[in-house]
Amino acid sequence: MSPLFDVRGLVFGYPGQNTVLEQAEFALHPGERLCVVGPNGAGKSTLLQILVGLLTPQAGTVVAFGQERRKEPDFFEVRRRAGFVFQDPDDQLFCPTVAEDVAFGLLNLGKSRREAATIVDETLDRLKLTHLRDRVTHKLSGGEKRLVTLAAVLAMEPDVLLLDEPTNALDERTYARLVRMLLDLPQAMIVVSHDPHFRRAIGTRSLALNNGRLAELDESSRADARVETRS
Ligand SMILES: Nc1ncnc2c1ncn2[C@@H]1O[C@H](COP(=O)(O)OP(=O)(O)OP(=O)(O)O)[C@@H](O)[C@H]1O
Repeated sequence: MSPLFDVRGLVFGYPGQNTVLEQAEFALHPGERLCVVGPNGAGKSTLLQILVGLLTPQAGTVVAFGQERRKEPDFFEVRRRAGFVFQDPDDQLFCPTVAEDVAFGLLNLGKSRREAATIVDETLDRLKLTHLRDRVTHKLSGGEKRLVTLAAVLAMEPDVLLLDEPTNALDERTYARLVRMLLDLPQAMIVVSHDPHFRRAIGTRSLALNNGRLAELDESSRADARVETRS
C-alpha cells in the first residue's frame, strides 16, 4: 500500500536559528500509529507543521496522499485530510461554545448548519462529551479542552490524525479513555508523545528525533502496556 506521508531529506531551520531538521525522513502507511519521541526542542512539533504546510522546509520533499506538495495551494487538500490536534488547545479553540467549536471546521467544509449540528451531536455522543456541548469553551479545564479539540478534528472524518502530545493535562480516567478511543479509530496517525507508557499502549512503531534526524526506536513490551491501560 502506498504511504499516506512520505517525507525525504527534510532540512528546516527557523530564521536566525540553528537547523532544527537535518535530512529527516520517514513514511506513514495506512493502519500505522506512528509515535515520535525526542527531547524538548528537538523539532517534533515543527515536523508536524511541515507535514500540513504550516512551515516550509528549506530542502527535501513532502509527498502526502500520493502527491508531492510544495506550494500553499498543494496543502489545502492535505489539511482537509489530515486532522491536526495542536499541542496547546488554546491555539485551536476560539468559538464561544463547544458545539460551535466542533461545528466550525464542518461549516468550513461546506456542510449546512443542520448537517453540522447533527455531526456535532453524533461526535460528542461517540466521545462521551455530550455534557460539554453548550459549555463556554474558554472556561473548560485543560483536559476537557484537549478532548474537545480531538472531537472537532474527528468530526471532519480525516484520513490521518496528527496528535501533538495528546495526553497533556489528562487525568488517569480520561487518559485511559483516550487510549481506548485511539485504539478503536481506523485512521493512521502520527503521535508526538513524551510518555513511554502511552506510546507502548497505542503505537505500532516509534521514531526518535535527535539532532534533526529520525531513527527507528525499539519500544519493548507494547502488548503488556496495552493490557495494563485497558484493565
Ligand atoms: N516560531 C518559532 N520561531 C523560532 N524558533 C522556534 C519557533 N518555534 C519553535 N522554535 C524552536 O525550534 C526548536 C524546535 O521546536 P519544536 O517546538 O518543534 O520542538 P519539540 O520537539 O516539539 O519540543 P517539545 O518537546 O518541547 O514540545 C526549538 O529550539 C524551539 O525553540
